[in-house]
Amino acid sequence: MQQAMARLWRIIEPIRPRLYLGLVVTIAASVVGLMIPQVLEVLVNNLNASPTAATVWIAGGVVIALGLIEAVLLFLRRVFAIGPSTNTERQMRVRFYQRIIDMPVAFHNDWGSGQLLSRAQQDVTQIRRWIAFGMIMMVSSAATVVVGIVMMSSSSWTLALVFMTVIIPIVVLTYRFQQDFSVLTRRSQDLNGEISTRVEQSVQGIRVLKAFGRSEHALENFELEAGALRDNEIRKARTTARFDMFMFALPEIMLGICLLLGLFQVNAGSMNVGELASYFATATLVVGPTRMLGMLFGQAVNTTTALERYFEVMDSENTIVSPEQPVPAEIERATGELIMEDVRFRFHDAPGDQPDLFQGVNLHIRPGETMALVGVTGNGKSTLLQLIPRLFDITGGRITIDGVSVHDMDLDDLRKLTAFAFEDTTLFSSSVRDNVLLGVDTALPRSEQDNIAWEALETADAGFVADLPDGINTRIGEEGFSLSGGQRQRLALARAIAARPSLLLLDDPLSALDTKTEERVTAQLHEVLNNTTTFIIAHRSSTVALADRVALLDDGKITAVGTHQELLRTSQRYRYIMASKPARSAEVQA
Ligand SMILES: Nc1ncnc2c1ncn2[C@@H]1O[C@H](COP(=O)(O)OP(=O)(O)OP(=O)(O)O)[C@@H](O)[C@H]1O
Repeated sequence: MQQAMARLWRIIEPIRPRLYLGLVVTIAASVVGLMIPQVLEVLVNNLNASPTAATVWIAGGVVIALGLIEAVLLFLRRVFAIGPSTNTERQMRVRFYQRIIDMPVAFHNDWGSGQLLSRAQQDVTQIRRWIAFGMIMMVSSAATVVVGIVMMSSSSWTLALVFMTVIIPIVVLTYRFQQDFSVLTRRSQDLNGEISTRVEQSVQGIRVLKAFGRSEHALENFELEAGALRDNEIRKARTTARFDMFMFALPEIMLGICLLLGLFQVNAGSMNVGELASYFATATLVVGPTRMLGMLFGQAVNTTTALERYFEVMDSENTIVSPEQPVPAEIERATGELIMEDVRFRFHDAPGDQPDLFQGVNLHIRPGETMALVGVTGNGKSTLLQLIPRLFDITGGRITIDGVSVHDMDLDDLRKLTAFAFEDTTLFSSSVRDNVLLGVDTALPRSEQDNIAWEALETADAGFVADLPDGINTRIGEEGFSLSGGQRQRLALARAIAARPSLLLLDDPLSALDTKTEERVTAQLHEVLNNTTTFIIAHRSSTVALADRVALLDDGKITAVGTHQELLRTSQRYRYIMASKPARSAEVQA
């Protein structure tokens, strides 16, 4: 708990002066509030001695003035605390977002999106509430209790001492409460994350759920998780209720005991009525902050859990970063020549007894050449392509583009040199234009950007864009659901082409196209591929036809490289793999 709070303390260093001001005005408001009973004491004693209307008017006026000052001071507390705390909230959220988009793909494979969502939203909001309210109120409540007890002791130190004894059971209870509540809070926050993940996955996969009639099943699973959260929330509420009960009862019981003792003291003449009235008015004011301290302790526990969850993500190690002194890239003159030397790779979560996915891949793609990659399903073709822009890092060997190791390049440069069209197309809920121009320099004049977009769309045979309601500016639905699979794939292909990379990486880019469309795209692509070094995963011989040479990936190695004809002639394995691919009308002739 201390460590997380200490880190928060360092984060809020720039806004501390404003928070101190907030604290000062809050304590001032409490002190002003505590002065009201003192006025009451003077009033009661004066009325007892010589009752006059003037005394009543003056005392009433002073109480109203003190009340107004207290209200203004509380208003100022918000003014001082809200601005800086919301700034910190924004800053923490932005850093969190930056962190998760910087983290490698492997990190996102390990973390459920709902866990990240709930940390970016609920946890950061909880932290802001603590900075703006909890932290200040905790210090000011403690100060009010201390000042109140000092004031009570001026009326009767014995009664003040009796009242103080209530603090001992409160400290013990608070400690035990914190132990139980922190476990329950962590569970609730984690369950919230799991529920967010489930909602997100169900919305994304809604068509699959419906098509397979699994909505009921999904609902049952969701009910289980929602039920677990509910049970945990009830346990939390019960723990809080027990704690609150004692926090309310203990001070009240103590006040009752003090009242009896006070009356005895007045009766014995060791205390006057004014002092007793002032003591009780102060004690009543102190009871509120005493209870508040208990509630704030609960908030402190929630905040610590939120901070731990936040830092868990922020502290995750990012292994895929730019080198400290990158080799300057000549992006304009790059040819995209790719060399893989003895490349080895295994996923970090692969079982220990499983061999490496790549056990020494060697491959040379010449400048301007189009190389197809062929292999049986699931043998690592997509992964091999993803090693080039360092979406995953190789565990051995070397990959170079134009003679420079991808590990020696700045990541931004590396990703400008390459462009990727993934097998499962992801489109953002934004305009077609924005989606296609994702890899294009935003500093270019708009007309030039438009030309690039239209050219790429034409190459990818995505002329359908012109017929959309707003043409290229049509906003596509979330994840591009309103487009067909083939249309989405063509937009993703256009996006890779528009980036005009030196090395184009295409993961089976024509798989969702019908035969006629595929023929048209293939014809157009030939032009682009003639001038760009391209590495293309091919599941069908129509895609292989685009390539100058073909590489065969088998058992973690490239076992054969040659033209389609050569491999058909020389490799039995290649003949077997090509024979098992689905036949299409655009097949190349053997
Ligand atoms: N993030 C991951 N963690 C662990 N294993 C993974 C991960 N991603 C993929 N794999 C495994 O690595 C192997 C290669 O996957 P990959 O997607 O590269 O194959 P592929 O040849 O492209 O498949 P396909 O031909 O079906 O598209 C598969 O066995 C897959 O289960």
